[in-house]
Amino acid sequence: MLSIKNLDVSIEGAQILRGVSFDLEAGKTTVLIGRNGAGKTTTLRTVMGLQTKTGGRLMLGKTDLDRHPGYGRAKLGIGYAPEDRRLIPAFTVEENILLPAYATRMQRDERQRRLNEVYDLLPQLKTMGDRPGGGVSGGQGKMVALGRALMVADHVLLLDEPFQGLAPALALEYAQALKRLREARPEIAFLITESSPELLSSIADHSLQIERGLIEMEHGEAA
Ligand SMILES: Nc1ncnc2c1ncn2[C@@H]1O[C@H](COP(=O)(O)OP(=O)(O)OP(=O)(O)O)[C@@H](O)[C@H]1O
Repeated sequence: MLSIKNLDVSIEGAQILRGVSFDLEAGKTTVLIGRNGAGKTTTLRTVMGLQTKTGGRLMLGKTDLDRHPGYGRAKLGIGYAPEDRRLIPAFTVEENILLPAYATRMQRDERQRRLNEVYDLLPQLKTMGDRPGGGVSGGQGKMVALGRALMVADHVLLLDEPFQGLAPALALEYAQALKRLREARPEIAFLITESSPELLSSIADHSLQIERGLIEMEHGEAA
């Protein structure tokens, strides 16, 4: 599905990613574990084309992502929920969820169909749809960012530290939402980053460890 091959990234002369390689498969959840600064966010941002790579190859099936900069990648069916959520405070929650649909110039019917699907899978979003993006808690914002990513995630869903800073009740809600999502959308390949392996051990099909920009360990099928 998504193949990351020998990915190198340098930022301001410092090498941040060193030959990162792994594949994501449809219906599987890959967890990328690493401490702060290990390179998790940089990996996801590079897949989305928000960070320039200095080497390596990114393929979605037979499509070379180099030919699809910026929002072209969302249009190819890659959804991304950044760690810091990045909601637009003055837009409503629903408008925030719809942003990638507007950015990719999705047809109105399709936009509505997908929004309904997001609300079916994440019903808590429907109840806050009219609230301003700036008026939801950090944890609720993570759920909004998940819904927004889901609007375009036909093939791949990238979630950057979704459990970071979530209160226990919201973390449970988020984990249940992920479970529903994985069941309802078996065609999606999931990549979730975390700093602590325990949080995601029960949902990981594969786990990878990243340390100073290098993939250190690779585990097969998790128990
Ligand atoms: N725009 C930037 N300018 C300079 N250094 C950067 C930039 N973005 C990332 N880095 C550096 O790259 C390294 C990897 O950062 P990255 O955000 O990918 O780590 P991470 O594993 O996601 O950690 P975190 O949990 O802290 O987000 C860090 O040392 C960070 O300081």
